[in-house]
Formats: sequence, C-alpha cells, structure tokens
Amino acid sequence: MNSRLPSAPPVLPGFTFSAILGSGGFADVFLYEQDAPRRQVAVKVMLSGYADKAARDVFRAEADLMAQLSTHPAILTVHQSGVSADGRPYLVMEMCPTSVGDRYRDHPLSVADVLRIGIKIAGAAESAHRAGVLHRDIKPSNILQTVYGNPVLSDFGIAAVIGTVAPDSNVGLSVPWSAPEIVSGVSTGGISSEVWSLGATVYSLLAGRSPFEQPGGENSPADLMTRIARAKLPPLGRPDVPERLHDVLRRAMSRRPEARQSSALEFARELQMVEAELGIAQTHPDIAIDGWARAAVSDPADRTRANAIRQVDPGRRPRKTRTSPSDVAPVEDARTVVRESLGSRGRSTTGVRDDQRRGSRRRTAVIAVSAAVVVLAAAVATVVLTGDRGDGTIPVVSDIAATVEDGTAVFSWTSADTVDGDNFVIMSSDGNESTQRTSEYRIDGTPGDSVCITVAVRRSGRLGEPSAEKCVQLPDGSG
Ligand SMILES: Nc1ncnc2c1ncn2[C@@H]1O[C@H](COP(=O)(O)OP(=O)(O)OP(=O)(O)O)[C@@H](O)[C@H]1O
Repeated sequence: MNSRLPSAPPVLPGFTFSAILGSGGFADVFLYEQDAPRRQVAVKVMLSGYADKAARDVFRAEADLMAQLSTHPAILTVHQSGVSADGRPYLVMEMCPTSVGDRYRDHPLSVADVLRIGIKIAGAAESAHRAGVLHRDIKPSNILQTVYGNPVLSDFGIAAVIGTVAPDSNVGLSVPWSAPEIVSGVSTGGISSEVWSLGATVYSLLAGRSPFEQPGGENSPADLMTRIARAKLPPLGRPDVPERLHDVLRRAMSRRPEARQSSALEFARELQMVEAELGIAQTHPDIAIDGWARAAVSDPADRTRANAIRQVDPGRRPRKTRTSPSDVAPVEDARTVVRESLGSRGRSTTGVRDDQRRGSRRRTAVIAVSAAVVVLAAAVATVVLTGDRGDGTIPVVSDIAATVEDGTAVFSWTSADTVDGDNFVIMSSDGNESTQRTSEYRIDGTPGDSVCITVAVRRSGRLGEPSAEKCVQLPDGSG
C-alpha cells in the first residue's frame, strides 16, 4: 500500500483555501471559497510530480470534456480550469459532499436507491455516448452526490472519443468494474464495455463489494482478472433483490459483448421495469436531445482495441476524504497493474506488478493517455458537441476594462461574438492561466503592483488570437 500526504493547496486568485477534501492517484482535491460568485467549490489540483506538459494536456482535456458534458444533470459540473502560479493544473468543480464510493461497502444501499442511481448514471453515460464520448472508468467511487443528493458521474480523466483510441495506447482502467474484453486487452472500450461497467457498478452497490471479489478469499489482481474473463456472476445474496434485477445484471455482465444490453439507455429502461415491478416511483434517465450531441455513436467495430490497465484493488477501503488540514492522515491508494502496449489482438501475459513502482507507473499511464485524450478533446470539441462553426474565425477580445475593487483588480470584457461552448483563456502576469465561460476575472495582487492579463477565446478546441495586454495598478495600501 502506498500512502502520501496531500500536497500544499495552491494560491489561486479569486479563491480562498478552506480544507482538504481527498486525494487520488495523481491529484488532490481541496475545498475553496470562491469570491465571485461567492460559493464553495472543489478544486482538483494535479500533483506537481506529474505536472509536465503531457500531463497538463491530459488535465486540460478532462476539463474541456467535462465542461462540454457537464450541463447534464447527472454529470459533475466543472466551472473552470487553469494552471496555478506554481505550475500545477487545476479544475474548479461543483462541491459534492459525499461519494457513493465512500459508503457502499459498509452500508449497502436499498434496492430503490440503487435503481435510482443506476438509471441516472446510465442516462449520463447514454448522453456521453450520444456525444461520441466513452467514460471508460464507471465505478462507485466516480459517482459523487451533490448537495441535493443527486448522483453525478465524475472523473472523465481517461475518457475517449469513440473509435479514436490507438490500438497501442496505454490507458489506465479500474479492473474490478472492467469488462472481460478490456482486462484481456482485446478492446480499449466501447458501448458494450460501458454497459458492463454500469452493471458491475449497480451490482457493487447492492452487494457491498465488486462483482468478482470473494469475501475472505484471494482477490489479487490476477485472481480478479481470471474470474472476470470467465464472467460467471456470483449470486448477490440479497433476498430483497428481485429475480428480474438479477437478470438485468447478468445480461449487462455477459461475457460476450453482443449479449449485453445494446446501449446504456436500454440498461436504464430495464432498471425502470424493475422499478415498475416493485411498485416504486419511476426514475427518469436524463437523455440529451439530439441537437446537443451531433455525432451519434454508430460503428460497433470501433470497440476492439488494446490498452494498458490501471488496476484498483477491490479490497481497499475507500480513500480518506473530507479531511481537515489538521487531519492529514496518509491516503490509501490502489495497486496498479500495467499491461504494456498490447497489439490489437494482444492478450495478457501477467501484467501484474507490485505496489512499489506504482508512482512511476501512474505517471506512465497519465502520460500515455495524454495522446489519446488530447486528440479526443480537440475532436470532441470540434466535432461532437459544437459542430463546425462555418468560416472558422475565432473572435478576438478587444474591449477589456479594468478597475480596482477593495484592493482586487477586476477585469471585464464583452462576449458579443462568442457562441455557446466558447471559453475564455486568461493569462495573467502572476503566471496563472485560467479557462472560464464568464467574462470577468479578478486578481488579488500585491498592493502597489501592476497586474496585467490577456484574454483569448477557445472555440471547438482551437485557441484564438490573444487580446492586447490590459494592466491596472493596485493601490499601494499605505492609505
Ligand atoms: N467535486 C468534488 N467534491 C467533493 N469531493 C470530491 C470532488 N471530486 C473528488 N472529490 C474527492 O476527492 C478525492 C480524490 O478524487 P480524485 O478524482 O482525484 O481521485 P479518485 O477518483 O478517488 O482516484 P483516481 O483518480 O486515482 O481513480 C475522492 O475521495 C473524491 O471523493
């Protein structure tokens, strides 16, 4: 088991650090208070050891993807992204007080709650699929709960545009919730492997463990991979789970991809039928209308590719979350397995390595995934959601105004020529780079300093010309 202390929270203009929320494999998540609009936000900050150019691109790609998809009610909202003055990329996200992954092992959920979560998350997956995006890491810990108790799908860090992942790209995945064709390296993922992960996630929430984990038994990565390859789903052992729900899960986790539900929506519909049979109120999956997603998923042949695997030990306790700064106990982490660049028909040899080299491997996985994700970010932005915008001209911001309010530099500009989906990229003289949709930016500089920004429009994955630099002098604070 690897453990580490959380990194130091970065100084971010316009945000005040409040607490540490949790740590992942290559990022920490902090609670900040945003100045304007005033609200609590979760800020995911990449560890500095990973913050090289390739890793930054991955992070930015995740931000772009999530910003595009996060208008969906069951997908985590991303407000903005940037790079801190000390060079660490960050994402500003909706703050979610709990994660489904935090509690399902100790407190298995009611059948009604699991059905509701399953249908909502299947709706999110279906909408992403219609936008041409595969999540590729659907699992309980990637389902957060908003302050309203609604489940939201998070962590699109290894998402991919359907059909774009190169056969030899190394990509991390969480084995206990991954389909047989993924763990064997035959595929990098497709709709049917997402349906498997949805089924495995619903199963986990009901069972309090992942599907192929044996309580008290051997649950090494290799054991799990062998069981997943056989796909003989163990009984749930819950008398309150109706046979119909067992059938839905068995179908979702069929060994042959073509025997599974043909889409996330079909999976959601079958869960709805279980709700109807149980006489409980029906949950509606939110599905994006066609105009939202222009590139529909079509070619199932795109599903067969090979990749590397990030393995999560199913026996681990959920990571420590929501710690206070004084409560920075070591964070438990997952074991990692790497399958190096398999050919498109490649099969696993062993792929299993020990914990010690996890750090460097995670780095490898992060870097390796970058190529695919960077390509996909551009592709998604260009093709999927916004479509081609005609003459391809990106507007240049030309009217930045600057004032000082209570010692804070406030820059604002108009966005007359921008369209839905455009973002502003702000480069400031304190070294920050920030991406946001709003046309106002604040900097708490040192009294007496002059602070400057340039603003460029990012459209469909392309960055336009930056504006002229605009500066403002902060009062020196002496009176
Ligand atoms: N928007 C959020 N609001 C509140 N807590 C969050 C938010 N996003 C993540 N967290 C918490 O921060 C912790 C780290 O999240 P992160 O996404 O970095 O890692 P992970 O998904 O747990 O691991 P990995 O990325 O290695 O699979 C988790 O415990 C998660 O619950």
